[in-house]
Amino acid sequence: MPRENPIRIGTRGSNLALAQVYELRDRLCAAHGMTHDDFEIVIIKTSGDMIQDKALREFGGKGLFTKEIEDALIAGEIDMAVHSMKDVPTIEPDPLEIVCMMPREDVRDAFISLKVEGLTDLPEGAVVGTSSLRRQAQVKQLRPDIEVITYRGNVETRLRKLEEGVADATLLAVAGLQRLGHADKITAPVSPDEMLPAIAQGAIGIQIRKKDDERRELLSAIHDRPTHVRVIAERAFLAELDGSCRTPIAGLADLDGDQMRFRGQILLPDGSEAHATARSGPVSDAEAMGKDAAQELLQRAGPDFMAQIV
Ligand SMILES: NCc1[nH]cc(CCC(=O)O)c1CC(=O)O
Repeated sequence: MPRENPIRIGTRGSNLALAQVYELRDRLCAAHGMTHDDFEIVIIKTSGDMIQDKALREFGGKGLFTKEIEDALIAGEIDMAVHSMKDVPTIEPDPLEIVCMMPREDVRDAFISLKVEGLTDLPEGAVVGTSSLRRQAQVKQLRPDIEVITYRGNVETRLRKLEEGVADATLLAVAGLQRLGHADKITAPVSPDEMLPAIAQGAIGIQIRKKDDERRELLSAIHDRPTHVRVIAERAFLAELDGSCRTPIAGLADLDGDQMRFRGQILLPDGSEAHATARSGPVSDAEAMGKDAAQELLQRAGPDFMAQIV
């Protein structure tokens, strides 16, 4: 029997966003014996869905993919918001809280090409398409001879552009491709040793109104703590850099029992300069490790580096 008051889940309308919502719904159904009738999916268009290429970069980091959804949550038009944690700014609106993370998917970037097996196999002067400043910088760092072009659109569009020869290769998150059922399109996953992923890549967070104890309780049953502590370290790194830095940023925390290893990197967009560091310690120090790593990189990069990116 349909519930009178279904849980309204707010989301972007992209296929990836919807796949993430279905995963949340399935997990809640399994944990609580609920059915699809207990949920209503509310699609919300965000500015990020409307803005074009260049502008998108300039507005980066300001919650372009989350703002309108958060507003709907604050206004009580929806009860839960599902976000790719990669797209969530480090400062959260006060009435809201991300109380749940689903188990993290593969954190790596995927190299996709119809011509070669990996980045290092690309011929001199090859063209790589990506809209991510981080990926652009990392590609240029590894292969200064490669030309990077702006490349947006959904997975199908990007693959078609490869077929049309617009670019020789592209990079996308393995997580997104897997959730979309496109894992077969991956030529090779890129090791984090070669290309450190974006902060929180592959992690999905569920946000509610802070005061909503009922939904908080429901979500606690499916919360994945290991994902959460990793994201805490990575986002602490990002938060510490954010105020002073508009540069490509990468970071990844891995767990080994109750020990964590955090790696962080900042780069100039053209890949001509990069700084990386690592921390190891108990999981209880997750936040401090991320912060401390950021402080070290800010020190090491120095004012000249920072001046080049503002
Ligand atoms: N910024 C877009 C975005 N946000 C989350 C993902 C992929 C899935 C994830 O990292 O969780 C993507 C696309 C991509 O980078 O390929």
